[in-house]
Amino acid sequence: MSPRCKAPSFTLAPFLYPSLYAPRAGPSARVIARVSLQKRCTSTVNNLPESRLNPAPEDFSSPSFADKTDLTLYAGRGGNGCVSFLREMFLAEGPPNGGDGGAGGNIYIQAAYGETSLHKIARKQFVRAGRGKHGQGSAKGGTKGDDVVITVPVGTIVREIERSDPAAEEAMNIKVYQAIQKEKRKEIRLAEEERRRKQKQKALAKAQGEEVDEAEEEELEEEPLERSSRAVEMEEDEDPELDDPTRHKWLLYPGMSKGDMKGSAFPRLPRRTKMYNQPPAPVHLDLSRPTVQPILLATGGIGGLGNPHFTSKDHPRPFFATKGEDAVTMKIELELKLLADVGLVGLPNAGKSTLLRSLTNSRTRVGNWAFTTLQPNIGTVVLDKYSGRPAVSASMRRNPDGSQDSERRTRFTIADIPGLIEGAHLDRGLGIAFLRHVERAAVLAFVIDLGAGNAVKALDALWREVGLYAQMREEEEHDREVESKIDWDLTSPGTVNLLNADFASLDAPPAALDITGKPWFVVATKADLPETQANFRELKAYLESITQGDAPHPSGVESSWTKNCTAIPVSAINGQGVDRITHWIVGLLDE
Ligand SMILES: Nc1nc2c(ncn2[C@@H]2O[C@H](COP(=O)(O)OP(=O)(O)OP(=O)(O)O)[C@@H](O)[C@H]2O)c(=O)[nH]1
Ligand SMILES: [Mg+2]
Repeated sequence: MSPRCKAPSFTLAPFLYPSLYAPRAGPSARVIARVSLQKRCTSTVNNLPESRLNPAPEDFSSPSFADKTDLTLYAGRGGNGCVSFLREMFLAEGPPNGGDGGAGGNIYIQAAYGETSLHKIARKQFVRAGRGKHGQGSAKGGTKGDDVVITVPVGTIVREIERSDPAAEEAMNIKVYQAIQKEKRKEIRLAEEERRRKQKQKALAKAQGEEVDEAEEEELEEEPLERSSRAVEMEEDEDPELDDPTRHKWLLYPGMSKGDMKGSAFPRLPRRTKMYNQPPAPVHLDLSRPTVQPILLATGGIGGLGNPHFTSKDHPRPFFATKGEDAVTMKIELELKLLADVGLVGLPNAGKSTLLRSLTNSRTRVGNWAFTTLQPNIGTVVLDKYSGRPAVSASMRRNPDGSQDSERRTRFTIADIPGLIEGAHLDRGLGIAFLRHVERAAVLAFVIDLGAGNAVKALDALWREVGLYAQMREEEEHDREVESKIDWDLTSPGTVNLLNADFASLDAPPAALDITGKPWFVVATKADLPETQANFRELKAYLESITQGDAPHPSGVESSWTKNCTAIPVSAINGQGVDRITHWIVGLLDE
């Protein structure tokens, strides 16, 4: 043990460890440096005493966050069927007993409360379901591949970008091959009919005593069947691509060669139906509520059949089984639109994060500079802690889609996003990328710094950006809808079907994007700063005139929400006036 860890208790110690007991003039330079660094780190940027609402810039918790990611899904391949025969003493040639292959695993998605970010999924990049195990001898079936459930936060939108479905492609190839074969058979039949007709004509001519060309007659008398099979063979040799695609589905007894494969005759492939149908492309899910059951995205391949399935009079001991099906590969895009009840919108450094801290237990970062907040933060306001009377008596909980839950509202959530700057809708600053998080909030709270110039101008600037953003999003969504309605299925007869697309239903903008129709109010913060009363009075008068209809809605959009526009003065840093905000929000949410 080092002497520094435990000072010796006897009196000789100072003599034995002089350096430890030497009198010190003051703290060493290193200690001073550390103390001063600590002091610098923990001090707040203003000279008010440090508190939970006036924290040092370093005093925050930063959860990992991702709100957009691409993900590739690989559903499980089906296991192969098995070719096996019973082997027993005195039984030279036992019956077939190969087991079936197991089906591949499916991939599902579910939305659940508790998840708040896509960062875990973003790290993964791909998700792979388990493959079905192969069948085995003694009629042992392969086990099913493991399913995978992707859990995402409520408010996630799932869009399919790309899909490859080998089973569907194979089915298509088989169909094409069969159609070609049918066409060939038809040609041969027609040629045969033509030959018979000519033969008849010749016979008639002969009977009437006319002269007939002998070479032509021989040709006509050639064996028709022989000729047709030769024609098919020749064509197959010419074009190996046209080889029967169903042949690739068969699996031969171990040890048999490709030549055996060519030479053997297989029965018709049995028709198989999947237990789970692959959802039609393109998948588009809006998981704005928790899913009751996981939703299927990609189905695993069907397992192959063991050789007992093919026992027949022609094949008493079949030496073949079928392979498992390849499964779907799908690329999806996940986009998280946090579903908070209230969205805080404000210019940078307005005091949004401080307000969130004062209303909730959030520990988001606060600093006296623009763009302290770089990612959205969500805080929960607890109304009823079940410890006596609720803080606010609220009516039934209303969901963002307008439906009402039967449970009482006990909490609501607030989203704090990075500040908006002028031109944000043109992707200036940070806010635009995050406005989508408040786009679906039921109530918008505009946070305006009373100490930073004219509050009315600030409110107008904010609304202008929000209005322009809403317009841009509507156009984007409209274009997307139009694209999704076009029938891109090139396999169906005819060209791309633009005419049948249902564009009539697209004229009305989607309700969720109608930002200007949402209830809103203003939080006039930093009211503790000197000489802010006049600014507040002007703001209040402006809002009153909007409510009375004397002034237009700041976004300039007609039929916007102007029912009861109000401004609540608060000093978030001191926690003063914030209770009123809670009451006001609950009133608007229950409207
Ligand atoms: N005097 C006073 N200062 C406040 C008040 N609220 C916030 N501040 C200060 O204003 C500065 C900015 O606060 P933030 O909460 O980080 O502002 P923000 O809007 O989140 O800023 P960004 O995240 O950059 O957009 C900090 O120094 C706060 O201490 C208040 O009510 N009164
Ligand atoms: Mg902030």
